[in-house]
Amino acid sequence: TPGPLLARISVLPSFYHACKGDRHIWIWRNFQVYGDTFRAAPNLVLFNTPRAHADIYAARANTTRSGFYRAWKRGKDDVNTINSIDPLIHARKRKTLNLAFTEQSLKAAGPLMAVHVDRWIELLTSDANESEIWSTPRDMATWIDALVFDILGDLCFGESFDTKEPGENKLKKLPHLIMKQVSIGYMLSKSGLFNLVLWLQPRGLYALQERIRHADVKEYNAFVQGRVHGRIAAHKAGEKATRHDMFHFLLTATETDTNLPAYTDSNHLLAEARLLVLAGTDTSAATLCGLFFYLAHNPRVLAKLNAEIRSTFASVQEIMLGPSLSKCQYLRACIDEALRLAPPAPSELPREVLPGGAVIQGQFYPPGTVVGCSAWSMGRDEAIYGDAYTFRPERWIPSSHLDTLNSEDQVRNLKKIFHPFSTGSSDCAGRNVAMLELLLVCARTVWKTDIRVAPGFKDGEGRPELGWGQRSRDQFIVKDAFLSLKEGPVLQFRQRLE
Ligand code: HEM
Repeated sequence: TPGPLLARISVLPSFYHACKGDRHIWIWRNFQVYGDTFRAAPNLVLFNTPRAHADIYAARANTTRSGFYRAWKRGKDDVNTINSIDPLIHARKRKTLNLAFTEQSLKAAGPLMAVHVDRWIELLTSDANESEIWSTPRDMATWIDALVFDILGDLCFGESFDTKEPGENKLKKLPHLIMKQVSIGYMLSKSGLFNLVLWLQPRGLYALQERIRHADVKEYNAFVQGRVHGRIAAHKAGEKATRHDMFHFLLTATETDTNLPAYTDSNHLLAEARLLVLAGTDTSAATLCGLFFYLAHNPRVLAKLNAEIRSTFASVQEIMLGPSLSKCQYLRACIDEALRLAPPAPSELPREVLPGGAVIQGQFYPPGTVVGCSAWSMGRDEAIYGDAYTFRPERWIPSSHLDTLNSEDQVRNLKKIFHPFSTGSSDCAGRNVAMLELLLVCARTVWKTDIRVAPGFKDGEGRPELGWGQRSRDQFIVKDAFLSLKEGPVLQFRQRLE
């Protein structure tokens, strides 16, 4: 397999770019140079085609999550769905976790999210009470982190973290601290020392990690632990649940074959709850930052979205899960376009080939080989998208209008190969909740406010000096820490004249 010479014989280039935060761009550049397959490290081959994506991630693929997913394990009891890399154990855990993501829980989630979104919009425009006045510049990276973190806290534990509220709150630092941990795990996993780290973890390293953990993270852990144990105790005492949040569904989950409680070890319940916060916050937050960046930078798109939302709903309260929201196809297309250009996990989701080997894009790979596709590069494939670097939601909507001509077939084919939530047995468990959140946050904000880039603020934009792949000011540039580290956009909001 071709690739940069140093990368073929050493992990150093991959590690270097993981440390620098531009590993996704490095991968993209290599696809430009070497074509649709390259060796990114001695035991890592990356691909950039829909066919390879299916061969690696589809349910039938003979692959499983690589050891990388143990990078954030914090102790031997910290066993959850995403770090269970044995396919059978994963399947069992996933089946139980799915009980937290039913139609019923989705329905319960909507009104709960809406309260947070409305309060958030009120805060966003709190210093722009008169209709003609723009708010002070708002850094969306922090504002959205707070909104999404509060929503998840509420969905998971039945209690808002209240980080979006003004004033002191130790939990405010948490989204930032969690991402710091994610990026350290990412760098470690790409270093040549990762196997040693995995070996050392149960041999004293876990204990050391706990000792050097940031005091605020310890406080967050204690907070989550307190909530989880409190809920378990109330459940055991026979208290009736007042709210059907995700934790309620996990707590009452039973194994389908035996009808016995699914989580008998409270540590496992805690580990799963932590996974939900991790998987459900930075992903949605990064996507929303990308979405607001592209909307604010493309007034044509924003105006068209405004028209759709404001003509579909007579009041903001009407914006809720249901047929009217599903009918807003331009809204949905804007979200897909943001997921394409600003995927929250921009580099590969690493998969290891299982015994027996796997044929990927017509080529045999032996067991143990780590393989993957990068969402950042896949979404920018000019052979598939044509004007791949343009934020053009119209590409997701069939149209016979001459300006936006797009056949049903073209759209169907694009959607078939677009997997922002991954695919197969280890795809996103929370995709319906995530989509509902993106729809509600975007539609309600657009209904209630006018939005613009704060004059003079360029946060998040590409810059010529960043070099190949990051030069364009139209692109939302993030750092790659496995999940995206975002900066900006900095926007202003104005209460809409109703
Ligand atoms: C825009 C938002 C989101 C996107 C794009 C997204 C995408 C993904 C992707 C690509 C994966 C596979 C990761 C991998 O294999 O490395 C994943 C896994 C997962 N996601 Fe999401 N996600 C989002 C939001 C959420 C939310 C809101 C929740 C929960 C409330 C959630 C829960 C999960 C869980 C539990 C997994 C692990 C599933 C498993 O191991 O089987 N996600 N997500």
